[in-house]
Amino acid sequence: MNLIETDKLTKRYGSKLALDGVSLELKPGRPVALVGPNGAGKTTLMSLLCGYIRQDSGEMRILGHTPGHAALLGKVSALPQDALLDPNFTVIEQLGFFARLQGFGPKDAQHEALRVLELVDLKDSAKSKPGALSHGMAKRVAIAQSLIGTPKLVLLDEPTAGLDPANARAIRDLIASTSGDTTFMISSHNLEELERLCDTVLYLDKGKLSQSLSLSSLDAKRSVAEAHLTLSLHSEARADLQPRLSSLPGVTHVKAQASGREFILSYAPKPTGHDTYELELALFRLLAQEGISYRQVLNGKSLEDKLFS
Ligand SMILES: Nc1ncnc2c1ncn2[C@@H]1O[C@H](COP(=O)(O)OP(=O)(O)OP(=O)(O)O)[C@@H](O)[C@H]1O
Repeated sequence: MNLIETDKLTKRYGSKLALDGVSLELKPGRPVALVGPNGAGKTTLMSLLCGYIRQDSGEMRILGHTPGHAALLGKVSALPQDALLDPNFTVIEQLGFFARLQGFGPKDAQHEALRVLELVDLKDSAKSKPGALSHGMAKRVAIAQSLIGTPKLVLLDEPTAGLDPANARAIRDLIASTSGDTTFMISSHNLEELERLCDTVLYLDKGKLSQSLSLSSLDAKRSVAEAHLTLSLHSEARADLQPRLSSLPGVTHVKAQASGREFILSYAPKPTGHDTYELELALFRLLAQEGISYRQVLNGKSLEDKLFS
């Protein structure tokens, strides 16, 4: 059964068309990325899926039910962009309360609250009030809340926005390890993060779903004819780097972008051309010889390039 199905989903706020005939079908599985510029309709789509607001026209189903239906109680949850904890109650009291709302008995609610706190590595903060938590810890508590009852679908709006790298990584690891029974839909402007977590990307622009692509199938299709390495540098490269990259074994084309801080190397993969290992070796040798410090070398193209090139 499809996890999510929408058909010509449309939502207006007054004269503003926020979602314009969005049709999609998603199976349960690996996390799904929801991307698009500011105002594209991402939050609106998530709010509709949660049943917080109603569409003006079109259809949608989650696990075969209309969002908000009693059968979905505990099966769908969300972390809104601006999720807030109540400053007057301890973390465990709040999570226990939400577990009770989902139908857990008093004792089981405590156990469930502790279970999800352990998932986000915050069991020691169970008795703290939100005022004693850092921004990153508060976000992790909010994510713990969204995991109460092991829902089938969790919608995360900007889960790592404003977090330091360690907290952002803890959240990414949590999403990766919890994926399976739970499918995450993640809205974020951090394409690098989405690239690491998600196979499927939904791209919204001006309320329209203009792309819905599976990164792995796209990569598989492209790799038959052409493969890519993406080199990201810490700072702008010298002018002679691009021609030197072009002369590496098997390279057919080099595109410079991000003001000379990123290069996409295209090459013909085996059996007709060279293998990645050979090219990577030559690339690392060149970088070492020239004393160039690099941020990362990515096998393939970045998500940003797949979406916008
Ligand atoms: N309650 C509202 N009343 C009026 N207009 C709204 C309301 N909520 C959203 N909009 C408008 O609908 C459009 C889609 O907004 P939405 O918040 O869904 O976009 P988004 O993709 O989540 O944006 P962002 O990346 O900035 O969070 C925008 O033009 C926004 O101004």
